[in-house]
Amino acid sequence: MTAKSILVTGGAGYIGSHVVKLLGERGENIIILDDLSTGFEHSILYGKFIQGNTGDKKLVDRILQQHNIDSVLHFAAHTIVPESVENPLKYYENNTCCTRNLLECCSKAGIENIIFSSTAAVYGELETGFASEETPTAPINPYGSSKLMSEQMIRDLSKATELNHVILRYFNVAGSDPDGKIGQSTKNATLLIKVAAEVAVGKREKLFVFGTDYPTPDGTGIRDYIHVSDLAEAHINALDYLRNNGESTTLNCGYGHGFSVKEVINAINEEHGVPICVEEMPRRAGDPPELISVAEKIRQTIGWQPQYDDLNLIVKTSLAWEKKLITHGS
Ligand SMILES: NC(=O)c1ccc[n+]([C@@H]2O[C@H](COP(=O)([O-])OP(=O)(O)OC[C@H]3O[C@@H](n4cnc5c(N)ncnc54)[C@H](O)[C@@H]3O)[C@@H](O)[C@H]2O)c1
Ligand SMILES: O=c1ccn([C@@H]2O[C@H](COP(=O)(O)OP(=O)(O)O[C@H]3O[C@H](CO)[C@H](O)[C@H](O)[C@H]3O)[C@@H](O)[C@H]2O)c(=O)[nH]1
Repeated sequence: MTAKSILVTGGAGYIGSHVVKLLGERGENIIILDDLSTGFEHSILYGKFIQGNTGDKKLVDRILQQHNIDSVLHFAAHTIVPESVENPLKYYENNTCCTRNLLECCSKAGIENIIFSSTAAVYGELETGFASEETPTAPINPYGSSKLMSEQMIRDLSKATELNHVILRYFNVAGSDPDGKIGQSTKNATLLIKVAAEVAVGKREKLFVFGTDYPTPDGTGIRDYIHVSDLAEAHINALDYLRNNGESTTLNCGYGHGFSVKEVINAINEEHGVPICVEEMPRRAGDPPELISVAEKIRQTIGWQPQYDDLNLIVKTSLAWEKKLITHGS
């Protein structure tokens, strides 16, 4: 019997590629399934790459049959909130229907473990600004709803079969591999730290600050920014947890404290050495004032120990990656 393998869907993307790097470094057998709709083959540092879609039943069945897979890490999804508002069916198709397809194939193949990339967007608008795993879910956009539906399918399938799961609800993911080998290469990025780093290196003219009249100390939105390598490590912890027969669970992935848009800009300016150009704008539709994780459960349940809980370090690695992209002309 060959050693167990792991299927990573969306492993050519920003977060998936950081997880593949950690899996590869510890010698796991990895199969990556990615349709390259937003990912890049050059981001895959380890494993066997198969270009294809999670909605392709024949292909997924074949992959699960041919390789001795015990665990699936499911990152493949569309991820842009405003696009999901404009084109909801694209999101329900890719994020919900394709996940259903993958789950059917997993069920047929007797896959033991699945780790699913969910999002803090399942919580919607919060009264206190803090979300624990017990906070009622009430997504306010199709992206969040498409992910919540997938969560529900996974929980239901786990109850009905031998499949075990860890659902990870990511807060605001940022930064890049501290070794500088991979980072976020997403085209037309919308996330604050990525956009601010693009302004710093001259890829964009300015950063628009969406809303300065929020009920927060400096009037700008507050988020819980988590370094992508810490998030990647959480997947390794979750995998070990499931392989050691841990119970299926849902966990927030955040540090438990937040920073405002202005604090992020200050950190970028400190690291960059020159202030970036900013322009204040009205609020962006659908943005809650504050979204912070209640972050104890993940530490207690799977033993996660973050290493990069430092805003300056997060922006430093983002800037370093952006400079590398500029140097390589991408
Ligand atoms: N980036 C964040 O801040 C954030 C926050 C919360 C949750 N998430 C979730 O994390 C996961 C990864 O996000 P990311 O930021 O790395 O995005 P990304 O766009 O960089 O990665 C997604 C990857 O999936 C691939 N893909 C998309 N649909 C596919 C399909 N049907 N079949 C095969 N491959 C497909 C893309 O080509 C890409 O490589 C997503 O599920 C996303 O919803 C991300
Ligand atoms: O150019 C920008 C981009 C963002 N912001 C502000 O920066 C904060 C963070 O915004 P991001 O766009 O970086 O991230 P979001 O909080 O909107 O959402 C992200 O994190 C969520 C989880 O918290 C979900 O996972 C979602 O999918 C993902 O896009 C918000 O206050 C936003 O208004 C700006 O001022 N200017």
